[in-house]
Amino acid sequence: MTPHIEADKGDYAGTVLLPGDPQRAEWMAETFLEAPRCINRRRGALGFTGLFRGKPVSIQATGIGVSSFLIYAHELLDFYGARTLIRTGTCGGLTARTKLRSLVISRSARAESAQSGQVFGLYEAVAGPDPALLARALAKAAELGIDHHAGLTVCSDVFHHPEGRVRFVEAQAAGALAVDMETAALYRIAAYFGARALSILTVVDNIVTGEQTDYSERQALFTEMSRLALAVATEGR
Ligand SMILES: O=P(O)(O)O[C@H]1O[C@H](CO)[C@@H](O)[C@H]1O
Ligand SMILES: O=c1cc[nH]c(=O)[nH]1
Repeated sequence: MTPHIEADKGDYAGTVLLPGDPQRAEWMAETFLEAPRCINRRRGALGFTGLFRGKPVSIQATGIGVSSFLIYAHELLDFYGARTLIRTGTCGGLTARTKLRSLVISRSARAESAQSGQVFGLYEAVAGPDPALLARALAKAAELGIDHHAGLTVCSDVFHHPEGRVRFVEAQAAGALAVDMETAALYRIAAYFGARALSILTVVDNIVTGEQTDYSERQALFTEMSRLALAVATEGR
C-alpha cells in the first residue's frame, strides 16, 4: 500500500483509467467491467480492477486538480507499476463548436499561465499524449461514430476564478479547445516515468455559450468516453 492507496501490489492492471470523480469511477467499473473488484476506498478515492473483453483494466479516481492528481498518478506509476494512464475526465468547452456532451481528445496541454505552470512545475518536460494511443483513439472514435475533437487543451489550477472566462482569451487565440484541471500534469508525469498517457474529456459546460449539463445526467453522459477509453486501453494489447 501507499499513503493514499490501500490496494496490495499487483492489485492494479498495467493500464489504469483515471476519472476525477469517484462516482464516475464506480459507475464505469460497474457498467463496463466484468467482475469488478473495489481495491481502494481510502479517502473515498475509489479504485477498481476488472476485465474488459477479457483483458485486465483498472479505474482509479484522482480527485480535483493537479496536486491531487499527481498523488494518485505518482503512486500508480512508482509503486504499482502502471505503464499506461488514460484520463477519462470532464472539461469546459472553449469554442462554440466544442459542444456539450462531445469529446475532446487532448493532443497537447498547456498550463493556464506561466505562474500556475510553475506551481506544479516538478515535471518540466514538454510532453504530450503517447502517439500510438492518440492514433488509436482517433481511429476508434471515427469507427464508433463518436462526436469528438482533437487539439490543444488548457490545464487550469483554479475552477472558480475571479477573472472568469477572460482568463482563457490568450489560450483561445492559440486554438485551445477546452479546459480541464489535470491533463498537463498527466502528460508530464507520464513522460517522467517513461509511461504512456492519453487524456480524453467530455464537455460538460461551455465557457463561450454559458451552457451547462446537469450533474444528474453525468454518468449516462460518459458512455461514449468510457467505451472509447476502454477500447483504446485494451485493443492492440
Ligand atoms: O470531472 P473530472 O475528471 O474531475 O475533471 C474536471 O472536473 C473537475 C472540476 O469540476 C476538475 O477535476 C476538472 O478537470
Ligand atoms: O476544469 C473544468 C472542468 C469542467 N468545466 C470547466 O469549466 N472546467
